[in-house]
Amino acid sequence: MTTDRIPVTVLSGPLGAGKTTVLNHVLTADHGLEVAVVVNDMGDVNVDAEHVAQQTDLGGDEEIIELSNGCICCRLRGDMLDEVGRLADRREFDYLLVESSGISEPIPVAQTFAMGFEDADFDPTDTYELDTMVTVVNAHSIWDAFDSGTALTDQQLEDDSGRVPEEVLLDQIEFCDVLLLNKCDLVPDDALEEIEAVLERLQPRAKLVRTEFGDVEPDEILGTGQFDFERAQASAGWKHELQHDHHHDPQAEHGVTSFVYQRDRPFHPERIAALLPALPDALIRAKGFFWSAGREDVAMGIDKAGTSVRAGPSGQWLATLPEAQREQYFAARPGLEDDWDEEWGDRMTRLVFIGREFDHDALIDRLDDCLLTESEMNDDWDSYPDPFEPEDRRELALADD
Ligand SMILES: Nc1nc2c(ncn2[C@@H]2O[C@H](COP(=O)(O)OP(=O)(O)OP(=O)(O)O)[C@@H](O)[C@H]2O)c(=O)[nH]1
Repeated sequence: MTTDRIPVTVLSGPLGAGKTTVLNHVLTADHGLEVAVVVNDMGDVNVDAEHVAQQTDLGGDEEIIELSNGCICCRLRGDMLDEVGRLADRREFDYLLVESSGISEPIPVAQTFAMGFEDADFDPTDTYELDTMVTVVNAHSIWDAFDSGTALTDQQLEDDSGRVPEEVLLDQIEFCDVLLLNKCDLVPDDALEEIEAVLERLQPRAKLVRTEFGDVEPDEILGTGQFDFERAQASAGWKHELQHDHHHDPQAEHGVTSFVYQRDRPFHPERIAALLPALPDALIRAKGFFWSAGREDVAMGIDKAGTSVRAGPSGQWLATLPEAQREQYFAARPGLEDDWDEEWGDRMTRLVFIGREFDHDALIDRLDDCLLTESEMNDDWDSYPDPFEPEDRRELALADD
């Protein structure tokens, strides 16, 4: 270790993916480190801590602190810091492993370690250094989902912010340094290759490791030095696609493909709202923003994660800003002005689609059918029924690129 801060590895992943199994494997492996463990559980029963306690010899080298009131990222952010602060006072260990609940959003957990937490007495950045974010995914349930067109995770719980498990799973995949593809024993090799191709597309930066019963080499997840907040945040495959303008992608591996759909004419709100829930099952991810006629004030965002799809107001067009403020953005971001339309400014649609063997041209046709026709361009758009929620979150649409 290059600093005297204690390195931290965070294990995330959906319920039942195998986080505890990985943890047990690492705790019993021969790595010469004294590891402290923070296990965060959902609900009343502390299954994890019981499990770990039963399966490992807690001969004094490992300590389990369980947090039982909810998930790390929200209610327990404060508590977790108290616990890791208390542990830090003792400093009798040289590595901290955090198992985060299946419904924890990874970004707030990482933020807590990487940047501390307002209002907390203890500043974790003095003592700890976030080393590796690991996401454990369940190869078997993904295979199942591919086969049947069902959700990528069978878990039912929503997290505190009301996000569905598939959205959280996609966040966990898109924000990590190492992806452990666990339960590989339950999936045939050709299916594993396809799952890997999908994961690589969703998260090109992470190291992908196949495991069976969590049998990962400890040095794949301990002391990798891979974590970097900015890089992790920029590493989602869809951001990559949007930035690099992969409008078409001929190099499909195992049928996994993606493309960017860009148009400067608005969608008819009812037509696009009807299409979104009817997108092909083979589409695993869709992100980006679109222009819905009649909502010239706000950019609509799309977030499709597996079978779940959400669309609603998510950003502000630069065109709605006062001139002086807009100029500041132009100055800060060269190239921004290039796509500026005389009449409509930056209002446009830019969506990225990632999926398995889906027909790009058919999807493009269906999207194009949602665009306003030549004659609809002359309609009074405000007279269209608007199926999207009225709430207007004022972030800039640009935040996505
Ligand atoms: N067949 C198979 N089963 C596994 C594998 N890894 C874990 N399991 C089993 O899957 C179940 C869930 O594993 P856990 O390690 O408890 O999963 P978890 O992610 O910690 O689950 P939560 O704590 O509920 O979020 C257990 O019964 C494990 O024995 C694997 O690679 N193959």
